[in-house]
Amino acid sequence: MIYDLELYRIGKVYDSGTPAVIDFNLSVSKGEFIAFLGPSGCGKTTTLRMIAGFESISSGDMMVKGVRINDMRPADRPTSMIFQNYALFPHMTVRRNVGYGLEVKGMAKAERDAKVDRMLSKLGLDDIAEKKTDRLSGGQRQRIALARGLVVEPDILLLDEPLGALDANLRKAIQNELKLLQRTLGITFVFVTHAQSEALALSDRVVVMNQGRVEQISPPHQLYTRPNTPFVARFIGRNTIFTGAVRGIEDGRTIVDTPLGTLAGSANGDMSPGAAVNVVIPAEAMEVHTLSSVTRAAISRQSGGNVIDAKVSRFDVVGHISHLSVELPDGRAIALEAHIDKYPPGVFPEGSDILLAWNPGQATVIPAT
Ligand SMILES: Nc1ncnc2c1ncn2[C@@H]1O[C@H](COP(=O)(O)OP(=O)(O)OP(=O)(O)O)[C@@H](O)[C@H]1O
Repeated sequence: MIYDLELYRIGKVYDSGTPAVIDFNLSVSKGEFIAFLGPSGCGKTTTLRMIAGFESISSGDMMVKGVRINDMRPADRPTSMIFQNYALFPHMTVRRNVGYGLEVKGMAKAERDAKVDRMLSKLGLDDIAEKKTDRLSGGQRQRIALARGLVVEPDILLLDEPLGALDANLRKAIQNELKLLQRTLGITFVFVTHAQSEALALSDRVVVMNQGRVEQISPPHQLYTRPNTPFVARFIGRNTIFTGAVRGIEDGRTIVDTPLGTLAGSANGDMSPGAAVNVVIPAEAMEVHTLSSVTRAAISRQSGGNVIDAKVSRFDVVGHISHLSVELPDGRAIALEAHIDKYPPGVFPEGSDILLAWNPGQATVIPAT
């Protein structure tokens, strides 16, 4: 199978000696929407710039449609990049900005105009085609940058935090537009962001990075439900993590001894007895029981032994949502929320003792390091 984009053991060491990207492997199919997600400084932009050709590659191989591009000039690569600040030319009209890439390539005016017109109309920019870009709003400038990136008909569009400069409402609207556009055009998008919600909402797969390394590459839902590493478990969603040691496997579940009791979950990877592990439980998987409602033994049977004592430290209702702050026996606090029908006011008074339980299929056991 020929991928649109392949990164084989890509590494980047800057002149300062900083290893910014380490052993990055990724294969992207045509039409996929990939997001690079991670905290500031983890190497997202460096990787994107290496794909675009604006940054040299220190080690590894990079291929587009099976052709090695390591040493290819940016202009010769079948990629287009959209920068966070859009990098538009303020003194040029919208039309000229959009057509700039084609002009540089030396395309004849008639052909160029036809392509630019089509792109202006596709992105709803016809009405402002003759305006200078410095007079326009953030959303309009974003769309012009997008038009300029797409008009050259790249195989891969690279986007560096393209929505970062927009306010929250506009950001949401343009997110939807971007997703629709990507689906319609069928172009591969590689998108850099440090906004978790954006990566999870837009992409087919998310590459989570940490300190230059890839932690996990998965579809968004799987990052929530099956984190591979402690970093991902802490970074994505709202998980509670219990550390412990593997006791063994029973009925296909991995049994883990922890300071708060013996817990069961689905293993992610091979788990030998005694191995140091984390049991990761998403907040959505937690069920809250009053002590009086059912006996502990019954709850424990239902939840494969996954039950721990806890105390309600706060209960608030905002709109239709109940927010429950719970204190664990080890002193940690966890926040849970659900519709008021599920946690009705008065059932979990502050200071009351409760039981937390969860289905072992929803807990993931991962190596502790
Ligand atoms: N031109 C450079 N010279 C030396 N070091 C650099 C250079 N550019 C980036 N770095 C370093 O490389 C590492 C990765 O930086 P990079 O900009 O790729 O991260 P990022 O994940 O995109 O961060 P952000 O979200 O803040 O843009 C950081 O430690 C950064 O300080």
